[in-house]
Amino acid sequence: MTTSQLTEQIRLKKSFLCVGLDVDLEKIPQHLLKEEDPVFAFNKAIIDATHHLAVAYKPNLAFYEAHGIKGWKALEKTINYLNENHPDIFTIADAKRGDIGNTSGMYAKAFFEDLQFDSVTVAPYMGKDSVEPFLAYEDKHTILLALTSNAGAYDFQTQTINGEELYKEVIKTSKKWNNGQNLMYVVGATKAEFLKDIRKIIPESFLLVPGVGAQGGSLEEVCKFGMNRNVGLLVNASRAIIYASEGMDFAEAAAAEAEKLQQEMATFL
Ligand SMILES: O=c1ccn([C@@H]2O[C@H](COP(=O)(O)O)[C@@H](O)[C@H]2O)c(=O)[nH]1
Repeated sequence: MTTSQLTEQIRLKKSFLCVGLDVDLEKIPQHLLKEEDPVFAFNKAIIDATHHLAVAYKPNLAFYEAHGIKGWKALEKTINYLNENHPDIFTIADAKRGDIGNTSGMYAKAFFEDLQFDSVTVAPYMGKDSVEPFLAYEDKHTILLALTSNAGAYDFQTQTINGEELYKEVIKTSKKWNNGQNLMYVVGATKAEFLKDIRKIIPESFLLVPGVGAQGGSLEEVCKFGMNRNVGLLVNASRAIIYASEGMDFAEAAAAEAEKLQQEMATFL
């Protein structure tokens, strides 16, 4: 999916909501545990209930890898279900990968060729040769961690080196890499005020913004400082949507929470 197609979907649905599929077996309704694949059963119900309100889904790999082969199977079924039934929806493998070049190449192959995700999150710490194997897939999207939503972001990312904060250096330098113009960036909703400066460096890039809902980020501030002429935002909420209810009505409750966010988003479009 191209970024223009993504913007088209955003305009059509009046939504730039990304639903995070961070499935924790201890938090899903207990009746689902009787299913052969409880994680996929949960995801399918959430997707069926929210697909008209969301333009993207983001499974976080940790929640699948934690269950070994069963987790990978649930992830594969989830991405196949999305690609077969909702090809207009943007998919993000939140894997935060990045390694020496040949290893990164294998990660890229796993997420882009085998699993057929539209995008994958990548950590910038190992530099150019660790990210370019992802960027080599020109019809896919590499989403680089820039300024994350957690408190630990202040440990390194905002530290100044050579007169510049590290996250700004990451963004500026990455733009010069092969196909760097195709990068998207992660910026936490809890750091919305930084978006003003970030937009001066990357006015056109799409940003994946996690941290509204459970982490308390403000959608209004994210829109105020981060929205560009093509919207340029995918705002993620995971727990606030998918765990809105622990009961039999979990999918309806998730849809209601997703709709609240979508309605608020519509006011900014
Ligand atoms: O800076 C970051 C980068 C990634 N995440 C991920 O997004 C979701 C947020 O989940 P919530 O339940 O909505 O808090 C989760 O998968 C994180 O690993 C992030 O939060 N911040």
